[in-house]
Amino acid sequence: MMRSTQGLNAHSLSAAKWIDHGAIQLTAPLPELLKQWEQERLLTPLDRHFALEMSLLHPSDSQQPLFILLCALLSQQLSSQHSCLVLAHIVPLNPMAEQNSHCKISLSLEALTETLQSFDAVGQAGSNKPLILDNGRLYLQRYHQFETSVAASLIRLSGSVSKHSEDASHQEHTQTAKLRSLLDQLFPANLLAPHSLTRNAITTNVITKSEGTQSAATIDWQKVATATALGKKLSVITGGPGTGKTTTVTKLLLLLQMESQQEIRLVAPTGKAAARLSESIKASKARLAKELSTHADVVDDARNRNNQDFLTALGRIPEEASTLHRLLGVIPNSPHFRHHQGNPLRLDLLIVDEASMVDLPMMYKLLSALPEHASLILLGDQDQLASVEAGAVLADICAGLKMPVAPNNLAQNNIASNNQALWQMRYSKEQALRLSALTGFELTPYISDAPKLGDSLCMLMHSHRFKGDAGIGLLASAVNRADLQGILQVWQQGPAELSWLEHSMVVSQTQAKVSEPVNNAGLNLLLEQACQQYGAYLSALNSLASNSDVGTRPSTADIIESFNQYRILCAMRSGDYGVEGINQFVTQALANAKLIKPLQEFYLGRPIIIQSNDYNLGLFNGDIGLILQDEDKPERLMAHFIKADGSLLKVLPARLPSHETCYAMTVHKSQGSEFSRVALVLPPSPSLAQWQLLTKELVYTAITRAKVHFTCLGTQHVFERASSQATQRASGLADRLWG
Ligand SMILES: Nc1ncnc2c1ncn2[C@@H]1O[C@H](COP(=O)(O)OP(=O)(O)OP(=O)(O)O)[C@@H](O)[C@H]1O
Repeated sequence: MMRSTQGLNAHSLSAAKWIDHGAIQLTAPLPELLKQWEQERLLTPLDRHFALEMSLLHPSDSQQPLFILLCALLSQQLSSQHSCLVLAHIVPLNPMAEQNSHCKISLSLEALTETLQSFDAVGQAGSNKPLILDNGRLYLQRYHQFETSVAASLIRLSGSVSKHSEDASHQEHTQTAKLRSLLDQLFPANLLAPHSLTRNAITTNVITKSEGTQSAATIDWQKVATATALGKKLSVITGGPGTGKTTTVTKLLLLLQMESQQEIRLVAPTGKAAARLSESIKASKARLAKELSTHADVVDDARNRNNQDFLTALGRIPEEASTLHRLLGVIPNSPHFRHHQGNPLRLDLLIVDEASMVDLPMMYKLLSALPEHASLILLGDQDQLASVEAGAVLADICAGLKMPVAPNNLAQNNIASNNQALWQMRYSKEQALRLSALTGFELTPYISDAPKLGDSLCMLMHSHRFKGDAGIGLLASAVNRADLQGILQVWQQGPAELSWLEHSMVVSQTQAKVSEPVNNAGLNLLLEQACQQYGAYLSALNSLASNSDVGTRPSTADIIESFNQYRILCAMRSGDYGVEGINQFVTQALANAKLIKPLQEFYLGRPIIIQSNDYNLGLFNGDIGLILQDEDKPERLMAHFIKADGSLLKVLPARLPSHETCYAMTVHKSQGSEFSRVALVLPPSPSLAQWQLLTKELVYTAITRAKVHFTCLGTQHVFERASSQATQRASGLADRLWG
């Protein structure tokens, strides 16, 4: 329906006569057309087989072609990560989005809906039919169940008070005062020095009604998010990179640990993201410990006692994070997990980081396995790329907070204010008053009659990592708003944090064809950069090979760390400017610079990325490893991986599951990772199929992987068009959550 028509050749079918089947007209029998669409890559082989299998569920009457076509379209939507087929999105004159249509639907939307309802294989919500038609959306029964169940669980959790809040409810006033004082201590008012736990800062934090309402910028949303999570079984803390999600959760865990010992688990969708979460929690704990011990108050003994209690509780906060798969208990060769509704997880609080990567089926499995009494905290960035599989769960959860604002109305130079203009917190009156009492901030301006889900959400808007007026943050913010003028301004200002490399493709006059990549000056500059950046890692490696002094040798972990300073990210996999092409160019450039000797498949220094799960070895899709000398047996090369728990895993190269070289990786695979320096490669002249992958979420995700410097190899046209194209995932989840 929304697929590419690239490669479509003028086929003999276009000359054929239309055959009338009542509800649809075709230029050839449908099975032939399905084959043709598969060849033209408008359908996957799975889509075609699914449609043909489903045809068995419908009598071979005049309506059967319509039924088969809708099944093919539904499967096509699922293959494109949508959760359902929205009937109103079907283009009747060209439902398959062909160059020359071979199929037409001659029914109005109402008639199409009525016809579908009359089919035996299609049922309403709650029925046990293979296909479900619900509110203009056609679902596979399973996906309908995922969606309705996820919505019901999230609504139930957001309407329930947390165990912590339940325990405290019988002594509400004293409890509120106590919590308020603890929150004030952890979140002092001075926003310019938010970590300084000084008495002055605390007292200025108390805001009375008479002082008027603060602007959103003066509200410490980290404090509000903590107060939210203390009261609700569901809390969703979202925000861009460096907005303090981990810092907030660490303070929340600290408060929870002061009250009672809870079974807390930390998880993330990938091993890399889990390892990062672990590191961030450790770093955040260390920062907090330092602040607490250095800010002993000479005047206030009670406060010092609190600090001591904080420090003790800090020690109890768990640091280890695992993957979602590990938490749920993988059963090899089975789509099911060991933990489910009948065998729930044993925990009181589950924290899921990088929640934007969690797809709809996974969210369903996770929520099903959550015990009745437990609380759930989702952390993530709703603006990042949606999950690799169906759904955009985090974006749907946050959808109700989105403001309908034209980008041109926004201030151009401040991330915080821009993001505030895009989003608006929505609380029930009860929640706004409760949060105001706990935090001292006036939150009544955020009262809305939106559904209760709003009570569980908190969006952090101020990035502490990127300065609002510096390059990476400004560019990320402009891309996020699809603000083309803002994007141009940022590049024109030429900040030191950003480098632009223009594809210089010479178009041959005779062949009207762009030149070979080898003549692309932009690509050559990128390869120079790659040799310089990877050169630091490879030089360290080469000197290691000739250094036998254990005292001065860098450790394997140091080597892996130095590789992780830089990464090239590609928008797509195949082609000269996809992962495959760029990896070949970089390998060649590094070999020419004598930094590597790629004489055999597994050469010293080759980075690899795993492409499938191997539960026996403990390696998962997306794990990145380096081919290095085995410290125990230097004469042999082993693939080295750092696991989520920080341990080193060594694997004989011959035993590796499918993998590829990883000087360059896709933006999708980079989610959950960060690098000091990032280079994004956009194709110079994308095909129709490639344009569909080039979205603002992809560009935003690539930019925000960079901590220190971001380079883009591209053309202005491609960068701008990609930045103005938002991902649309067909789903009914946002409607179910927000009504
Ligand atoms: N209120 C604050 N004031 C000053 N610095 C802060 C504040 N909150 C967080 N930071 C700093 O910002 C940096 C990022 O914080 P943190 O890791 O908590 O953000 P995050 O949203 O979890 O980031 P990521 O998206 O990368 O996981 C840290 O160095 C932290 O010390």
